[in-house]
Amino acid sequence: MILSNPIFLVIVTICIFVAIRVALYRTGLVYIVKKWWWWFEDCFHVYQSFKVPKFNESMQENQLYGRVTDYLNSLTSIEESDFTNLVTGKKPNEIVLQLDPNQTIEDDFLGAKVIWQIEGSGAGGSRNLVLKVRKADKRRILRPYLQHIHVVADELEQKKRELRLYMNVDVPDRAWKPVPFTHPSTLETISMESDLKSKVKSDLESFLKAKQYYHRLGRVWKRSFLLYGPSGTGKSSFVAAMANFLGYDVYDLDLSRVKDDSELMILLLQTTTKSIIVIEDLDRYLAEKPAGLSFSGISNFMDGLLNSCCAEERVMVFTMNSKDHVDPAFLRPGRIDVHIHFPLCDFGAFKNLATSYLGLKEHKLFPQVEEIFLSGSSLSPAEIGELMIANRNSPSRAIKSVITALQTDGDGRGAGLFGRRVGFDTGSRKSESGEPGGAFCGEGGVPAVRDIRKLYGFLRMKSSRSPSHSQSFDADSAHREG
Ligand SMILES: Nc1ncnc2c1ncn2[C@@H]1O[C@H](COP(=O)(O)OP(=O)(O)OP(=O)(O)O)[C@@H](O)[C@H]1O
Ligand SMILES: [Mg+2]
Repeated sequence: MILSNPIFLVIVTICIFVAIRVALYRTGLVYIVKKWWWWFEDCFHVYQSFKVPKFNESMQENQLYGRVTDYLNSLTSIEESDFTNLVTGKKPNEIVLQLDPNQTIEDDFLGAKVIWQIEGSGAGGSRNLVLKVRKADKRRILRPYLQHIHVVADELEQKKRELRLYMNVDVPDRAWKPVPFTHPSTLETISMESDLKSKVKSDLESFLKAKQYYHRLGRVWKRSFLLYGPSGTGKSSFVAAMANFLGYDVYDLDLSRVKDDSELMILLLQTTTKSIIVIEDLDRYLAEKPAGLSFSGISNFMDGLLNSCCAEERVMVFTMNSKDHVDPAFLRPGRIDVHIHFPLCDFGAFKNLATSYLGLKEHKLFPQVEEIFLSGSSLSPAEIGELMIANRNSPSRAIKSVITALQTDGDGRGAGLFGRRVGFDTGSRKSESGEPGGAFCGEGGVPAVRDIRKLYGFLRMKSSRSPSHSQSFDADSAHREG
């Protein structure tokens, strides 16, 4: 008899189970069942409650209340509460979820479930947040949990803070002048190879969490980057993107305005933690052999040598058009931790820009563009971006203008990784000697671009394995080591 067949019974049971599961999720009844289960389970647990009042005895706002509120608002579980208010946040377009009294939010921490309850009379009146922790978990999780809330609240505050841009001015007090920092650049808007971008992103993320690690090594908790590449390749935009990613202020230091070494150190002393200190076009400054600052003054500044008071929790960024003519002592590991190369565009970067500026993934003219890039021509992302913006209403016209520019101005500049622009101009295509700015590759001619690509691919693989102190997210370092 089929009913007594065990296989048939197993199949029927599985079908019934799947049908109930689909019905529960489709109708949302699963949340009621979960609630009942937790209620039943809670009957066998003893809870300890901790109240976080909004005001303390002298009716001053309890700081912890605000931090816990920010933390709870960042939890996804707040959206699962039965009844949540939507109110405007500090910014007009910000929507904050706010619970009514007696509503609860669940949170998980180190495998334990904790419950937050809103207690009190509601809007305007005194409200309390009550944390309920199972007695069995309290000793293990309470303090780490409260610490975790502070860390998350700090990060949320950092992200919300209005960033500032500081520039060093000559007079009257030769110090930093702040202005609001509103540069829109983000790591997403920068056209950069995806694996390079993710390497930099994870480097910044691990830096943010590395305070104990640096102090255990006896090192100042700072990280320094060298961004180098031809004009218009995104170095300054990348600095802005780093600041927006980290939520750090930017100190844009113009060395030509600094009188001497002591003033340079005073400027460093006046910077605050959680900031990026950037020196643009350092190669150009050093090439001009300025009178005011000495080699040791600049190198001590780069090391943040004074002591941890003024270099702690800071990122230093130096930009150059080329590092070829710079004394290697300025670039040694420990002084510059990460070298990032910003090359002229290749076809991949061109497609990224076409997607961002023109919304194009594919186009019938792309094969012709690729052919021209492979023949050795190239332009900077700035130049290509400008052509696309100027013709953004007609993608075909935009691509044709890029093709024309590649065929005229870009000729030979695409020697890319080993090609150097003659002179360090700022976007004009004339070298310092007035000759058309072409690329040259030191001795011998420019090898065929496809040979460079093969060599580049090999070098990149090598450089990702070479254990160098200062990380180089580029091929040149392997080229030197090669
Ligand atoms: N890789 C890139 N991705 C997206 N936009 C870019 C990129 N490179 C340059 N741009 C655009 O080109 C313009 C100039 O870029 P940016 O000022 O960052 O270049 P730069 O490398 O600092 O140039 P310079 O060496 O002359 O200072 C910016 O508007 C920027 O948006
Ligand atoms: Mg720049």
